[in-house]
Amino acid sequence: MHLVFISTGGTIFQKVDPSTGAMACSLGLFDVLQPQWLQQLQAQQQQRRQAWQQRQQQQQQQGGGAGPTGLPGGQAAGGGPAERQAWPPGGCAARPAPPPVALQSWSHVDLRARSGAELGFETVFAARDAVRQQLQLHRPDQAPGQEQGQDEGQAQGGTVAAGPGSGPGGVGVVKGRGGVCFVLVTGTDTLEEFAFSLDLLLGLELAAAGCPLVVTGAMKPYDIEGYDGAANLQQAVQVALCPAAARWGVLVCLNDCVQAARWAAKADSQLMGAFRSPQPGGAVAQVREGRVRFYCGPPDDGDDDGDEDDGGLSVRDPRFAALTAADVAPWSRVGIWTTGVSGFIPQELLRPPPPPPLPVNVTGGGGPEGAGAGPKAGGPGGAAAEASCGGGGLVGLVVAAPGTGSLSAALTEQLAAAAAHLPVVLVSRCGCGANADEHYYRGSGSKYSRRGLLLRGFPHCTPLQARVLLVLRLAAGLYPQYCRGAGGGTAGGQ
Ligand SMILES: NC(=O)C[C@H](N)C(=O)O
Repeated sequence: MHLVFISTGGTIFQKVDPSTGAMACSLGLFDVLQPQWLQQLQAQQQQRRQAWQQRQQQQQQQGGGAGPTGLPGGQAAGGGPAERQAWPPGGCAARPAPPPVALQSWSHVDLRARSGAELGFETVFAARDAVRQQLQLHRPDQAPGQEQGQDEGQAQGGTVAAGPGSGPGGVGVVKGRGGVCFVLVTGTDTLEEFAFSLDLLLGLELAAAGCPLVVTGAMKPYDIEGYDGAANLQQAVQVALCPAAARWGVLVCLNDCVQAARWAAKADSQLMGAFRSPQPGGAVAQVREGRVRFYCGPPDDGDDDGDEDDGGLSVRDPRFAALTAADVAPWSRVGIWTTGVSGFIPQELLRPPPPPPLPVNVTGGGGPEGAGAGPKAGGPGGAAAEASCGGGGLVGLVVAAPGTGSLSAALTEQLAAAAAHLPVVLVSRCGCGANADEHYYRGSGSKYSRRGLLLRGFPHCTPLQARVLLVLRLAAGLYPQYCRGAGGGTAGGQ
């Protein structure tokens, strides 16, 4: 297995600059993660693989070969606690442990980009492109853990700079027969959006290839007591190498906990346990006793939250695959507005924006969810398109409203009028839970969707997630009624 580190800035690389008293990025990846630690891990994984192989041989000798469970005579899996990934050990979900993944080599792509509050979609796409490039180079035709008998290669490392939008060829090529996995290091302030965006753009590809991407960072800077950067990075590596991580797509790992990128949110601005997943009720895995323990697998369809009221739209939409940073740039001016007691929205926010160019995939006409599957018609918008929106208003608005997304009558009228020219998504401001509930609060969704507000396709999205999703869907042409020359001017009915 080849491991690729991709990094931006962030607190994980910061300590105070004594000459200015300000925080500065003064550390590199391999200051935080000692190469010796990687070498030790490599040796440890090799030993584990050998122990696993010995156990297999013993079991075959004792029981005359593996049964359907992979254990002698088909007995229920209960042994091999040293390598077990499932939890609880010997429990109903227990299966024969797959062989530990051999870490053969590693490399580093420095995106040379700022993160946190400075993170932009161009950096998200630079990371996406770096991952794609490595997937091409390593083209895994075997899932992690299935590369028995492979040669144990020598460790190789190296850092290569790859600026946002950099083309192919920027990364040291290290052949790894067992495929490739990824650790992305970034600032935590926007980590959830970075991880979620990458899961939308790459999740299907990564899950199909069995190549996980684990996003991490640090809550405390290097020179503060209890610095968590090294531990988080080490654990992210362990997760990336864990066979059970293979089909998840993008994961987030900090503070001993592994969350699915689909659900992870920074819920505390300071403390170590900042990242949580309230929606599915917690982490999908933890790192305990130095081992990664997954408590569940990815959803069967690899996508979404199992809600049938998604309007036919997937969160991981295959049409996002063709997007570029230039396609997305003109559509990134989507705002988030939270309403509450005496809620209001300034009318100036809702004025019609100067029309951006046709997005990719727009074929014209059709319903909000029906079009967009055709060939690329508009081409990349580029900087000129972005400039045309530069002095203008919003190209979309996410409204975070109380409860299941409840609006006053006045706000409903105001937003219904705006929805004729502006995509308005309605979500809950609670941070967890759906934007409508036809079981408890009958009519709570339809009373807004029939006025043109977008609820379907965003049922369990936080406001931040809805914003990312709307930007990508607009750029991919999934709402042609909001694109110039593509049936524009009609309300966004669902
Ligand atoms: N802990 C952190 O990483 C916070 C920092 N401000 C950032 O996101 O870059």
